[in-house]
Amino acid sequence: MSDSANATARIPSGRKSLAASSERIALGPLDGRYFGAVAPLVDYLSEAALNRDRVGVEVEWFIHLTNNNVLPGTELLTAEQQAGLRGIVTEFDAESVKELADIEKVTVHDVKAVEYFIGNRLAALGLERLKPLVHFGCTSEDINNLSYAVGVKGAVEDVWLPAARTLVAKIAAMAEENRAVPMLSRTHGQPATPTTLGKELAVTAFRLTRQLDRIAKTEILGKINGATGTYAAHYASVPTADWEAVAKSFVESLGLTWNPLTTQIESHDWQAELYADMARFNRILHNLCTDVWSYISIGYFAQVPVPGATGSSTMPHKVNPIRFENAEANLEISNALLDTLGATLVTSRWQRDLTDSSSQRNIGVAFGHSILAINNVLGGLGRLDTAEAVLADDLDHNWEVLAEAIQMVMRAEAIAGVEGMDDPYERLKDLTRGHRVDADRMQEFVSGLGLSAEAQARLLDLTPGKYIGIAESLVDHLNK
Ligand SMILES: O=C(O)C[C@H](Nc1ncnc2c1ncn2[C@@H]1O[C@H](COP(=O)(O)O)[C@@H](O)[C@H]1O)C(=O)O
Repeated sequence: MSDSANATARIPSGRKSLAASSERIALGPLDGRYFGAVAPLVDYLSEAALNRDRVGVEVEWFIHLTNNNVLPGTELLTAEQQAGLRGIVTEFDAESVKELADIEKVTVHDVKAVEYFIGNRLAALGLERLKPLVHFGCTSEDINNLSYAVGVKGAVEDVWLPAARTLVAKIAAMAEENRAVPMLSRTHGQPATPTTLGKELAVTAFRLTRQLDRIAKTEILGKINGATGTYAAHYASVPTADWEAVAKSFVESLGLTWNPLTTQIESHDWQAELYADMARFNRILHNLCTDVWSYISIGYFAQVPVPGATGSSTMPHKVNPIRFENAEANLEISNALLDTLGATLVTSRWQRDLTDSSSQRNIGVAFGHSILAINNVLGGLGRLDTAEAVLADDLDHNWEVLAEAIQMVMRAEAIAGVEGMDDPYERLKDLTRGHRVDADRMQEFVSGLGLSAEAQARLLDLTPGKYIGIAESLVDHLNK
């Protein structure tokens, strides 16, 4: 071997810096390879959207104060002035993001930068005199909590919930299609009383729907009560106003529930509630992913290959369940963040610490990984075909699951007065435990029990595929 072949292989030093490239290269996958899937969240949960919402809250507060004549010396704004102020929000774009970032470089305070950004636009609207009204009585958290509330509300209602509901509708449709397809159960991983594939999918759809209904009802709170929640600056400057009423009507005008009692920060309990429910949804979905993955593995579902796509780079025969595996990973990452947010956001030292500011910057990431997973599960489910023959074959190899049915029939017969029905459980245990029993052996056993004619006929008609109780009609609970 030559010396060069012996040298340790490594990435060459002196390489170009990718961080210095003119096109910004994403560090994280949500802003890189997965951006397409999470792009709808950018208008709600990106830093730019947060800043736009901050501008929106400041502008609406300005209009609210003037509309309600809260301060002596203000005049009602004209329709043009109001439209002009709101235009600062609707016109907020990439250029505005840059301008705001430049102001923040000087202020080193993100919300103060928003105040200056708006202030710089008042002269053009003939409102220069009212510059002191921007951010009046506010601490930054007054603006931040309302902006996050508006952003998260929009992300849930416009993006996350519709995507999640589309997925649950798909699972429910699959439950309907497979409602009568018998399937061997596997409690503890062992053959157990059969069910139908549709009923098992219906259980998941039912569980997910409950979580979505909770999420849709989340109470989203907001506050605007000053530096320590006492309206001290408000009353010191304008003692004549009913500041609680002004604050309440403002918070409610944003579609939020007014929180009347806080420190400097809105207590964030509603966020913890929401993220716990979303994490529970994610966990139930994760359970579906691993179950479906396992069903694919044992051949219950066939995956329809994507034309032109590679399954395994080395094993040409394979179609890998990568959508479900990707979803599993992304649900775990989403939950790690949702759990952390829920835990950290409900604590703040004394009247405030700034940890919430830094952690809330990751809300979009938590949503993003969940949305990505939802998309992947939807795509994965769309490529599944139920292999009914494989399910039927499995049932036909597990006649011993009828042991439960036979012993229950014997118990009922004993109670009805039929002789010779002693020790049903033990007799079935002797017949079935630890060994396979085929159809002939099972039917021979049933015929030798001395059951009443009707019970014997009922049992002889039973097969593992028919031993499904009312599994099929249970699927109807999805529509109740
Ligand atoms: O209204 C106030 O500002 C009152 C002030 N409390 C603050 N409340 C809200 N934001 C504040 C506060 N303090 C700093 N900052 C600014 O928060 C930004 C934190 O940046 P990051 O850690 O990246 O989230 C970063 O831009 C910080 O400048 C207080 O003294 O109680």
